[in-house]
Amino acid sequence: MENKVNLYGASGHCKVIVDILHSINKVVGTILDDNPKSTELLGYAVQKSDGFLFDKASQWILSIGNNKVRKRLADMNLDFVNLIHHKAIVSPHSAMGKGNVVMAGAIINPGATVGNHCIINTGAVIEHDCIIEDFAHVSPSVALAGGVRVGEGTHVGIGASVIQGVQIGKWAVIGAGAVILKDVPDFSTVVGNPGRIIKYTNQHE
Ligand SMILES: CC(=O)SCCNC(=O)CCNC(=O)[C@H](O)C(C)(C)COP(=O)(O)OP(=O)(O)OC[C@H]1O[C@@H](n2cnc3c(N)ncnc32)[C@H](O)[C@@H]1OP(=O)(O)O
Repeated sequence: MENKVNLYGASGHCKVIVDILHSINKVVGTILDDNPKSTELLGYAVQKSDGFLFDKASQWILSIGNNKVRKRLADMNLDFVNLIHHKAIVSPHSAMGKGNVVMAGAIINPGATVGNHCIINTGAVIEHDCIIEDFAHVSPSVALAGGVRVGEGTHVGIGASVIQGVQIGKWAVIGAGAVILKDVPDFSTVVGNPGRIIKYTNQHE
């Protein structure tokens, strides 16, 4: 099996993914970026994506924190892989699509389903029977109780807690440290304890 993984996106998020690759004895392949801020990242060369010939036979991950950008690039039809840190715990009774990253200390419990191109960040807890839809980002130290749904493209902010069974819509934002006790509509931003809607984003942006 191919041991090298190429990374698209040379951000801080990419640095954490490089650490995942090291933890599972995989090789860091090409690191690409549309607008590189530096020619290197953690000692690896960064190349400009413009004019790059994509090798469809090799493995890729979208190492980009922005959920909308990952969605756009996912159409490239590359061989996207899941990367799970050696110190994450992923139940054998959970399911996962492709292109996901699971950072150190994250826990995904039985019956949970993670879609495609999601970020399960450092120390996040995805309890039993949760559903995380495509392009969602569950930030560090988030706690999702049993049976929570996180809709497509939604960002759950750092340290937020969500009680069991709550349904969070698509392309929503949950503020850092929020405590979510009831369902959250699509495209809304919710902050505080208890969580309250402060705005809606334009779904056509
Ligand atoms: C590894 C990593 O780094 S992963 C990335 C982790 N990052 C995060 O989790 C970031 C999460 N983002 C947030 O919490 C942001 O504050 C957001 C998205 C909720 C809101 O950001 P903005 O849309 O820029 O809103 P803005 O900063 O203008 O705040 C609007 C109001 O909400 C309040 N507010 C914003 N965020 C929060 C919050 N997390 N909790 C409570 N109140 C908040 C503000 O104080 C402000 O109140 P006011 O109108 O009374 O002054």
